[in-house]
Amino acid sequence: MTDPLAKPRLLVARRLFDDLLEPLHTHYTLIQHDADEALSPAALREQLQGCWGLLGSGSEQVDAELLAACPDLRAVALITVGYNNLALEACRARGLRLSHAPGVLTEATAEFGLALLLATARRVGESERYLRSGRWQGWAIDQFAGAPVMGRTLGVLGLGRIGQRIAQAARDGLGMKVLHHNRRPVEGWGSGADSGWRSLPDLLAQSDHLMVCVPYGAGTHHLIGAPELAQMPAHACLINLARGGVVDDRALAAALQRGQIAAAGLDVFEGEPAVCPELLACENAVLTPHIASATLPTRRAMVQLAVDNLLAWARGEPGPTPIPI
Ligand SMILES: NC(=O)C1=CN([C@@H]2O[C@H](COP(=O)(O)OP(=O)(O)OC[C@H]3O[C@@H](n4cnc5c(N)ncnc54)[C@H](OP(=O)(O)O)[C@@H]3O)[C@@H](O)[C@H]2O)C=CC1
Ligand SMILES: O=C(O)C(=O)[C@@H](O)[C@H](O)[C@H](O)CO
Repeated sequence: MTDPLAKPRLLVARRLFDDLLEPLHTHYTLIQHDADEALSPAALREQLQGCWGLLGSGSEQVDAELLAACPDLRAVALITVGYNNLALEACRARGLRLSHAPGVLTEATAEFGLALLLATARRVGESERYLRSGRWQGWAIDQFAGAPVMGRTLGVLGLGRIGQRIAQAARDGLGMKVLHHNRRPVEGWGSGADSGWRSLPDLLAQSDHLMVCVPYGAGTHHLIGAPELAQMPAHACLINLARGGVVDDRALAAALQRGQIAAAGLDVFEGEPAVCPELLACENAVLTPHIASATLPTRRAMVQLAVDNLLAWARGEPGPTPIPI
């Protein structure tokens, strides 16, 4: 028999910040996977037995199979804004409470997108590797000549919270013209009567640099593949800070190798933490390990928001940031 007074069990899927988790102990019995490695699907299934809730880091796949194996699961609070790891239909059918972490990581992620753009266009990684390897024998007129950024046109694919923050900083700080493509145009990002919205082919053709900020899902899988890369100018840089799978990494590596576009800056990869070997071989790619939101204040705010949702649920309230399903 289950004890009606027992606190609901909550699986914390990663090492997070213990001080921020402290208030949860009042309402939940915490099962902590206190490690930096993601739980394997089998381990997740096992650890979730008897659990009412999951405090997830974004790496845990919550799909119909997992839900069938974990009949007690009723709630998932994510520390991430992206929730492509959740099978929403199956979650809806189970009536799960779901939350994510929009907004608190917008600035950190946006500034990292700009850092990647500048580092990629101005060949920071490649030239630093050159210097550190002892190959620098002296200055040359066209040595590591990069692509200009200031005053050029930035195409934002996915002008949402993060895309808009990038667009604002690119426009006001770097003097860039900003174009965008969303399924629905966002007003106010162009000049005069021009809203700045472009069809995807026009965005690709008219942007000096492209910033990919769309969520991953069936509608955005390989949104940027070989045909799209072929429509970009040869001097363009492509930045993907959204999710692996939005860009076809193999097609991108091929485009980089034959100079079809100038360079790419990637924070996210298909099948990460594995990275397509062809991309690793591209000198003209700046590759970072999914760190766009990684400032300590931001990571703490992400965890705090997940905790706030869990505390609200314990009080029978809806919580500040439900996933809109
Ligand atoms: N690298 C990292 O560490 C991080 C990555 N991310 C990623 O960034 C993503 C965006 O976050 P955020 O800006 O907060 O999300 P938002 O929901 O605010 O923005 C997403 C935008 O994408 C647009 N969009 C969605 N589908 C399509 C489509 N098929 N074609 C064109 N545009 C589309 C939406 O507009 P509309 O619906 O009108 O089309 C919306 O404007 C997250 O989902 C996450 O995957 C976030 C944080 C950190
Ligand atoms: O919020 C998101 O969607 C993110 O991608 C990042 O902030 C996380 O750092 C990452 O998902 C950790 O797994």
